[in-house]
Amino acid sequence: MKILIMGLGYVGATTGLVFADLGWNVIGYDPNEERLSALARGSLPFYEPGLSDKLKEHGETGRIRFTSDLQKAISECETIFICVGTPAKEDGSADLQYIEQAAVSIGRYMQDDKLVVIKSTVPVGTNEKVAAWIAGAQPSNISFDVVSNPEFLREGRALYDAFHPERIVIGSHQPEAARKVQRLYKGISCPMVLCSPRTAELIKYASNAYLAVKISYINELARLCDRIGVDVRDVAAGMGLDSRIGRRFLHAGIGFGGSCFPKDIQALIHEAHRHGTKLTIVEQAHEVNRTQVRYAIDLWEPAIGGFENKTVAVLGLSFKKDTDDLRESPSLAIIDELLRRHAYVQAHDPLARLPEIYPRTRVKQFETMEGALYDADAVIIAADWDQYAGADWAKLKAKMHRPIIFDGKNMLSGRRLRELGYEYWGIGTNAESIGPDVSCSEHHPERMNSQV
Ligand SMILES: NC(=O)C1=CN([C@@H]2O[C@H](COP(=O)(O)OP(=O)(O)OC[C@H]3O[C@@H](n4cnc5c(N)ncnc54)[C@H](O)[C@@H]3O)[C@@H](O)[C@H]2O)C=CC1
Ligand SMILES: O=C(O)[C@H]1O[C@H](OP(=O)(O)OP(=O)(O)OC[C@H]2O[C@@H](n3ccc(=O)[nH]c3=O)[C@H](O)[C@@H]2O)[C@H](O)[C@@H](O)[C@@H]1O
Repeated sequence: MKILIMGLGYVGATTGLVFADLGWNVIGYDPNEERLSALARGSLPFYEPGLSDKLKEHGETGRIRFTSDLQKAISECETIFICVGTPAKEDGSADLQYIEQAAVSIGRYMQDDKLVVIKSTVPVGTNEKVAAWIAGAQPSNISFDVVSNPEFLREGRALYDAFHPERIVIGSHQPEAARKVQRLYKGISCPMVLCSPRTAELIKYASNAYLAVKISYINELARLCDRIGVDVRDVAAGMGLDSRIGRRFLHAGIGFGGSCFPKDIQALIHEAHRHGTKLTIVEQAHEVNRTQVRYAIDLWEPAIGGFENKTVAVLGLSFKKDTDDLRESPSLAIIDELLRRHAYVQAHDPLARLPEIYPRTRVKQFETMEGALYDADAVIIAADWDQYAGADWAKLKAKMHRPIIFDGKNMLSGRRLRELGYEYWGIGTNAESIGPDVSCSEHHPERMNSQV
């Protein structure tokens, strides 16, 4: 059986390569010619650990190929995965235009039965819409099934997550269609959740929203910690030992970013309103996140005596480590906030490039950390790259005009940095600077490692 993957971004490229690895023949299609031809040349158009090697490997096995001939690809493949983007519209709702385009193409070009699988994150009821769009575009009546199979991978860990999912959710009213999708994942061992398409669609949004709530909860608690001289990392560690709570996603910082949490919680909030109800907890999680960068900058500003005309090194541009994805990156929100306060920014990222929207006289990107830190009045850690955690901060101190570290990811040891002569500020971790009520004398951020 051949599988067609429509949409070759983080999810589509990963899904296609995983199916190739599981032994299926895969064809990839994307209307973005640059993306498609890069993949056809064996070059990954974005950074994702391990994926380039898989692309090379299955370019050689021939189990994946890429085409711009969508009509032929649709007629050749029995199963079609829709992995296109579902960005947020201005009102927060999910923009389904790419889903509709993909569905219409399938309807227009299909000549025999198809199994259409929706992997993109879509609002409840979209499976039904996709079925209607396909049927509406068919020149003659041909049967097909639409199955919901949402994706839960994380960027930076996409391949690992796709091979080791915590669950596979398959939403269908047709047991045979669900079984066919289940068979595609032969070789991957994890719980299978078989449910209705609507349930599957909601499981995806509800999961992302829950994780976002967890992060905003600890971030709001961090704000309280800053006032009462308690270290939020100790609180998170103590809470996390309760297996009903768990340690993960209790890492306070500058808030969550990326292409999914912000857009998905807005889409879920919008859906609730559309159905005459409210998800107030999710709304508050969104609000805390919306204001978290400003909270951090306000918190740190007195330590530097105002950001105006100060030079600030911003380490990390991507929304988290191990990705070059800048979508909704809190780091860019930090740069915007610093510019509003008339600071100069010297940025660094191991992979991501600064977008060309900033005035060059105010914001510059440096190839090295040392370059970004040179003569800076302070450094802000804005993404949790290992390179920053493992840096030789004793040596770097000499490069800076003033040794002040604002740690937006709470990933460095404040105690050690203070011993080196730095002024160190995290978020909700400033107990040592505020008062004597320090419950743990040494913090081990690496031991908590709640993000992985
Ligand atoms: N990025 C992630 O970590 C995860 C994303 N998701 C969801 O998966 C979906 C895709 O996300 P990403 O891969 O990040 O998106 P992306 O933006 O990286 O890639 C989407 C691709 O779809 C292509 N496309 C647009 N219209 C098309 C059409 N008519 N036919 C075929 N391809 C078309 C675009 O050119 C683009 O290359 C979204 O709904 C997202 O919410 C779900 C889990 C994880
Ligand atoms: O639907 C999606 O696209 C995906 O969204 C997230 O994955 P991703 O956005 O790649 O990254 P995460 O590792 O979840 O981090 C998201 C953001 O939350 C932040 N975060 C995470 C954990 C934490 O404790 N604190 C925290 O601030 C990260 O720094 C990052 O900005 C989910 O983890 C995936 O399961 C889901 O499939």
